[in-house]
Amino acid sequence: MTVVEPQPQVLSASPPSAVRVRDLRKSYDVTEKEGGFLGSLKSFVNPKTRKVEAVRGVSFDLQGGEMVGFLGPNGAGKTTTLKMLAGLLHPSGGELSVLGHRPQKRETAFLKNITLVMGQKQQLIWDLPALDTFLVNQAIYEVPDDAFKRTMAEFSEVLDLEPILKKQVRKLSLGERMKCELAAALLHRPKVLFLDEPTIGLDVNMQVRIREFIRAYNERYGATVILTSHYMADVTALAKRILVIDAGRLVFDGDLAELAEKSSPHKTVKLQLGSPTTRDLLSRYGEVVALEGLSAEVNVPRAEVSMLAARLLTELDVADLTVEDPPIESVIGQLFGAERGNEHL
Ligand SMILES: Nc1ncnc2c1ncn2[C@@H]1O[C@H](COP(=O)(O)OP(=O)(O)OP(=O)(O)O)[C@@H](O)[C@H]1O
Repeated sequence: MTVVEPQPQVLSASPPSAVRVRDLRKSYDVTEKEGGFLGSLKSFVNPKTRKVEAVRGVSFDLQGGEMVGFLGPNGAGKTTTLKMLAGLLHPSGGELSVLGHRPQKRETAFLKNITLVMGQKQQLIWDLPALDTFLVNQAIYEVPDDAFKRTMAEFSEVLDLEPILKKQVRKLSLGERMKCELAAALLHRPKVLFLDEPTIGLDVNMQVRIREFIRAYNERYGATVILTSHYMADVTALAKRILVIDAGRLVFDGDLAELAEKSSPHKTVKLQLGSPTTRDLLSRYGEVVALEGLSAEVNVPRAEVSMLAARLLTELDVADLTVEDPPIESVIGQLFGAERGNEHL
């Protein structure tokens, strides 16, 4: 008789999400006021309120260590969502879990493991050197001295903080201040970062610097990062996955490349020509978006790109040809429609 030993059961559970959002909702009650003194009096006696549904049923999961771009036009609900994730706002409905915590409870273990950076707000103490805010945060987050020193040394190296640490915050440039803001927000080494426009108003070099810092932090500490920015370069450099929110609803969750595929019907063929050609001739292949000397760019329908590229190579004097997705700005622009004023994404 053969005895079949019971096999140990292997449960292949997927790792729990660092951030879990289900049907998240937030509405604000806004008091409407008519203009003028009489209007003020009327709304004081008989206030009229209106509901603004800022977030209307958003669901997504972020795995530990993931970096995700959170995009949407003005007023789409990005900041409201991030504030709920950070526990600053109570949701009107739905479920939220960040590292297993309900953010609105603002438990110490939760607060010690997250950070919210808002490019438009500051936490540094204005009249004191940034170092003093760092020390205050060290005390608040109970960071041991040796960990504080190590983290400061590491951040100082990447962000070049040394020359500005002892300068009064009010005397720092915007870029210098942002470097210190980030350092202050991260020196307790949070595992989840909510970054709301961390590079707003900075020049291109400083944007790159801040981006490198965020990337290095993510790699070094395996932090989960959700980032909003209206500089597409931030998003393309840092995030592979994109969440797009529009009027409080999640309208896309996927790869950047997939977003381009979904929302843009064309690809851009970039040509380096061996001899000059005319716009007329090029327009037989697609929409000519640029022709300067021997360089040209033609938008062609996605489905026909291989056939048209082959034709271009045989029919014209082409020295070099590359096929690219359109820039993410134009992809997002198409997604929301030009008329929506989407310069700020
Ligand atoms: N405290 C508030 N009271 C009333 N309405 C609010 C409040 N905060 C935000 N809203 C409204 O909620 C909606 C979403 O705003 P939110 O700030 O979340 O958008 P956003 O996507 O971050 O926009 P932006 O890119 O312009 O910062 C908007 O219609 C806004 O006017």
